[in-house]
Amino acid sequence: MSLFLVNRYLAEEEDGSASKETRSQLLLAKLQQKAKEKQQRSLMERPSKGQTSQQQKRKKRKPEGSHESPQHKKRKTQAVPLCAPDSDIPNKLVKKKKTHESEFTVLGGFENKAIQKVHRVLPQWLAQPDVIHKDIKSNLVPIASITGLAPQLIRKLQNNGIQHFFPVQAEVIPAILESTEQGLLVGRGGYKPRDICVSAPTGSGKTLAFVIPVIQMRFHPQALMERVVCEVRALAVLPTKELAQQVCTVFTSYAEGTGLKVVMLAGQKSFAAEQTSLSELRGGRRRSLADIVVATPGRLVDHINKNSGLCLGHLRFLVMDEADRMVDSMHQLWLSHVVKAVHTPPNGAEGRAIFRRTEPVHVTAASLSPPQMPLQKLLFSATLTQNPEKLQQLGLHQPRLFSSIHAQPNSTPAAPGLAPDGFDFPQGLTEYYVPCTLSNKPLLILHFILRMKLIPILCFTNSRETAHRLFLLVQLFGGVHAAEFSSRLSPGDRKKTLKEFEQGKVQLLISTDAAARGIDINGVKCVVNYDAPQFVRTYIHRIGRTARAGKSGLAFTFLFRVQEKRFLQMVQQAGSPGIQKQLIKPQSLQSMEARYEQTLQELASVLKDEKAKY
Ligand SMILES: Nc1ncnc2c1ncn2[C@@H]1O[C@H](COP(=O)(O)OP(=O)(O)OP(=O)(O)O)[C@@H](O)[C@H]1O
Repeated sequence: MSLFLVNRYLAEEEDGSASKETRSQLLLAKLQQKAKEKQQRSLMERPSKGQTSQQQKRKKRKPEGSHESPQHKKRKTQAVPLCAPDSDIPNKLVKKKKTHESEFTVLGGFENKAIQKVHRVLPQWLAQPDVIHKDIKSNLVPIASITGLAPQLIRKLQNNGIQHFFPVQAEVIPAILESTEQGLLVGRGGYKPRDICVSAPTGSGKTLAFVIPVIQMRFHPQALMERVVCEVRALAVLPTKELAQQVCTVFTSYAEGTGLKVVMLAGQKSFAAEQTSLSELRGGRRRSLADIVVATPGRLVDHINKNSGLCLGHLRFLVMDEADRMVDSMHQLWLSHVVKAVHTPPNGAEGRAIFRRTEPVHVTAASLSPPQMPLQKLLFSATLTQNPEKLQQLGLHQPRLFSSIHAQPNSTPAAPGLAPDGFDFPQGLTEYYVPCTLSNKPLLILHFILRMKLIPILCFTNSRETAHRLFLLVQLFGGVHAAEFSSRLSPGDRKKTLKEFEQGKVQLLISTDAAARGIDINGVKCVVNYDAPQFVRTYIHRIGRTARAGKSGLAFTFLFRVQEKRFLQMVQQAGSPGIQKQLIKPQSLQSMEARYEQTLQELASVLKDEKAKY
């Protein structure tokens, strides 16, 4: 299609007899005539008195340098439809320019238009969750009132000092139990059970919300009959070794005496040792030695890829704790490895299984025949993403959300990178920020311990170097039992340090974000953000190490003046009930200053020695 049509000037056919000279004179005369007409026309087009002041203003407003020829102006006003009525091209986009000399079409109609604001519309399941009560203490539910729990399990809970379920447990445990009502190998009515997502504050008891239903499967009538064969029925995936260890301990404690075997694949033991604990060869066939596997994603994929004897063909529950973090690590593709392993028929069962597994597709009558062996995903987090695109990567099946935050269906995000409607903060938490300078920061933490006696303190820094230097400085200053916790330490040392902190042998634990998520340390009264966290999720997880299980706790964040505005805004948008300013007067720190100066010099020489060593 030609967009521009330029009709060139063509002189009328001349008599072939006319001389060359006469022809050019005639041509010149015609051109002069046309120029004269044009001049007259442009004089007539000058603004007359009758023109409105609005029209004149509009002309004046044109940016400098945008002078247009009279023809150009005219071109803009003479818009006539050029398209055929049934054409796909909007008429307003094509304008026709008519002058005496030429006739061509120009494109137009590209004026700036205000971009329409697009309102975020959440899918129904995210917008309307099953609501979990925020207040733990006033919403405790007696354990006996949850139907379907085996008496042995109730006794075990009581032995562990648990008489009541927390709100998240009271909501989620019955929902998971309900999905196993028809047996472990088929869902209700033959359908695959719905996947479950849980978003509840830090320390609200999410771990037991998945541990109890998984252990309960041992007491399911069908499971009791089938238990002769040990198979991996539940897999819990956690982002770090420490978290895997913590969850493994809870599983082991509740599995004790039930016959269920819990195996951890997190690199705490050698690969070969983990392999031995997974399966054994008996009668020429490989048999599983694990019912429940707790793993970190990397180690899990290693076992799947190296075919180490981990068979996931009978997996019934896939638990993702700290699910938002697990979604972020999706680039590791661990989930696709798991899903593939889950859909690989168990050894020797090809073709003869009554129940089978097919990759998730649209549910049709044909896809459900023969009956599916269901895999149910259970997601838990204190900061579960509401980003449907991210959640989609998890391939959830008709998910059901339990949340203490009720999002509005068409709510708009608070700020880029923040959760749309904020997060829920533990009820017993009191937040403070402490204005500080670079030089008085270490003095402030010493003041908190030595003067304010706020022990034990879990203190977070943004890097392991800062954690190490602060640890050395506090140690050299004296009077405080301090320890550091970061990737500088071996897994064994990290475990030992956490234990000593829990036992009260360490008063100040200086940590990187390695201890920010999920770690459940009993009795942490106070969290200090020595370095302000950059992201709101990090803040929520850090401060969530205190005020757990309905208890109270304090969180302090040291802020430079330049950080205050952004940080306070971030915390407010995240849904904080309020953060108060805590001023520490310079006089309060004065008495420590002389010793502090001396310590700084000692620190310099210690760091120099360390540098020389490595
Ligand atoms: N029903 C209960 N009664 C008494 N204590 C409980 C109960 N449920 C859990 N707890 C205790 O509450 C503490 C926090 O539980 P848990 O670690 O499961 O929290 P969480 O929600 O997973 O926290 P985070 O989001 O930080 O991982 C634990 O010490 C746990 O033993």
